[in-house]
Amino acid sequence: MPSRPLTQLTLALLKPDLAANSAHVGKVFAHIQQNEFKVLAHKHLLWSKSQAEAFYGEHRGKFFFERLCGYMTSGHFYALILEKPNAITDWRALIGPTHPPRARINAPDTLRSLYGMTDTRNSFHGSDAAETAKNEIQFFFPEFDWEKWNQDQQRST
Ligand SMILES: Nc1ncnc2c1ncn2[C@@H]1O[C@H](COP(=O)(O)OP(=O)(O)OP(=O)(O)O)[C@@H](O)[C@H]1O
Repeated sequence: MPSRPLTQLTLALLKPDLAANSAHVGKVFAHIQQNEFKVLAHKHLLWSKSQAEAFYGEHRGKFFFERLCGYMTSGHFYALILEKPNAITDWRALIGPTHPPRARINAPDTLRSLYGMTDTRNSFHGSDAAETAKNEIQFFFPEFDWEKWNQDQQRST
C-alpha cells in the first residue's frame, strides 16, 4: 500500500459571529476543503459562562476576559477537528492574525481579514501547539478515539 505523509490534528472554532451567518459558514467550510484539511468531526454548540471561562482560563484577569467570555456565550458556534500534515500551523496561517483590522493590512487573504470584525469578535480559533491541540480536542470531543487515530497513522506509513 502506498504510504502517505503523517498528518496532525488541530482544534478549530468558528466563533458565534461567523456561525450566525450560514452563507459565511458554507464559504468557510469550502475554504477548509480547498486547503486540503479533512474535517474529522464537528459540533454545533452553545456555551454556558462557566464553560467559556474554563476554556479561556489562561486569559483570566486580562482586560478582555469578560468581553471574550461574553462574546463566546452570545450564540452557537462550531468546534471542528481538522486533519492534515502540519494542521496546526497551516490552520493558524489560514485564519491569520488575531486582530482583524491588522489582518486586513498584513494578511488580506486570511479568514480573519475576510470575516473577522473586531479584536474580540475575530471569528476563529486555532490551537497553537501539539499539546494544546490534544487538550482542546479532549475538551470538545472527549469521545474522540486517539488510540485508533494513532493506529491508523502508523498503518498508513
Ligand atoms: N487585545 C485584545 N482585545 C480583545 N480581545 C482579545 C485581545 N487579544 C485576544 N483577544 C481575544 O482572546 C482570544 C484568545 O487570545 P489569544 O491571544 O490566544 O489569540 P489567538 O491565539 O490568536 O486566538 P485564538 O486562541 O482564539 O486562536 C482571541 O482570539 C480574541 O478573541
